[in-house]
Amino acid sequence: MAEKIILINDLRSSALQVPAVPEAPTGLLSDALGRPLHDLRISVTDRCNFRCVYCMPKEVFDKDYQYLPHGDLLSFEEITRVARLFIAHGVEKLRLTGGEPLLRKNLERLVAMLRALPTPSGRPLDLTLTTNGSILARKAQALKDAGLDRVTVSLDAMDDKVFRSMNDVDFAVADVLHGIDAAHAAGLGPVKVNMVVKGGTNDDQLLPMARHFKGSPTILRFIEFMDVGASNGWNMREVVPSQEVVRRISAELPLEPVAANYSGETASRWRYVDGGGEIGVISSVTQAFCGDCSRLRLSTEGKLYTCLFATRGHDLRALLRADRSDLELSGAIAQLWRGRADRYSETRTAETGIGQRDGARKVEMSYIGG
Ligand SMILES: Nc1nc2c(ncn2[C@@H]2O[C@H](COP(=O)(O)OP(=O)(O)OP(=O)(O)O)[C@@H](O)[C@H]2O)c(=O)[nH]1
Ligand SMILES: C[S@@+](CC[C@H](N)C(=O)[O-])C[C@H]1O[C@@H](n2cnc3c(N)ncnc32)[C@H](O)[C@@H]1O
Ligand code: SF4
Ligand code: SF4
Repeated sequence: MAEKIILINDLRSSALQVPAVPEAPTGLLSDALGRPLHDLRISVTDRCNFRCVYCMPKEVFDKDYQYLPHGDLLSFEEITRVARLFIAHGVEKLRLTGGEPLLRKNLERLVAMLRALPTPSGRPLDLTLTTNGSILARKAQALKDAGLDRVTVSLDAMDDKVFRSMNDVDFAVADVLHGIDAAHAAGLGPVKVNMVVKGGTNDDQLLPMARHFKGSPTILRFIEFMDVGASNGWNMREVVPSQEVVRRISAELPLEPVAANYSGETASRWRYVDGGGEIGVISSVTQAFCGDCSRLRLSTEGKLYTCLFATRGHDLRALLRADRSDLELSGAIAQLWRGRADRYSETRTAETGIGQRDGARKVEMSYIGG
């Protein structure tokens, strides 16, 4: 048991260094590969009420699994302070994630605090959230009222039996669909739906999912099963390449490519030739998109991760709780981003994809935030 906790929790974080000369943010930061910082993904909890087989398999995340104690979590005030600094550094998109973010009590209070932040660039802040949809129907209106712009909902099948076996807690498709409808009704649309495609498990659901959402305001996106973390038993044989996904859907519902909405978008866009709307494919395994990656992740306990496949975080909470000034924190963030050279998906091989990287365990997605 002790070994399990040590393996899963990230014990290899480094202190975030404060530069000797503090510097004010200019809104223009580039990493070592020339990529700007645009998108901060904030994990608000490492807990989840699902046990998706590709993310939190039951055998690992069982009743003995120890989640972070409450005092380790960043408070809403701490998250808001950090978000303000990131916005000053040029971040224009905040995504709340987890674990299941809607399990964090009073999340709408955090949404309202983030919404109230000033945006020195004058450009509006895109404030969004990724959820499994299980309690979205109850929360959608309060989230909208607090200032959330939109939501992304995960759903892996239309067939109830397949979906229940993928979330592994017997949760029904109809309840997620109800959450999606509630989000649209509250004005949190257009909702995006994420489907992780696992070959041999739910790839028979590609067309049922496409047929269901075609012609609706919902944008369906197919994600290649990724080797994130070290507990989901990933192997290349279960990855269905996006090209194959597009081929299978297009054979019945013809598709054509569409230009990206913005540089660094994770999804490649396709639209139905007959005007039935669009879909997206997220091809982290077969067509890596590190070249434009402008995403930084803040874990539930306040560590910064420069890549989804990182093995080590950088401890920002220690600085927050040591009463460092905003200028000092800003300098530390700038220094971290400038030194960033991550491009894991571009360098992945079938071997590096399994569990470890450079001899260390990759951090779990439920902990770092998806
Ligand atoms: N490899 C890799 N995968 C990512 C990265 N960011 C997101 N993903 C994957 O893409 C999925 C979709 O991410 P979302 O947060 O829904 O998408 P997004 O592209 O930020 O969404 P929009 O803002 O709506 O365009 C995630 O759940 C991950 O599986 C990344 O930086 N690297
Ligand atoms: C980690 S979850 C967190 C938010 C929320 N619990 C949810 O499921 O939407 C974020 C996203 O990561 C995706 N994800 C998790 N594990 C994955 C994997 N191994 N490969 C690809 N996507 C994955 C999920 O499908 C989900 O869309
Ligand atoms: S993908 Fe989301 S819903 Fe599924 S186990 Fe991971 S955190 Fe929970
Ligand atoms: S693998 Fe790392 S660097 Fe590449 S897109 Fe994903 S998070 Fe960005």
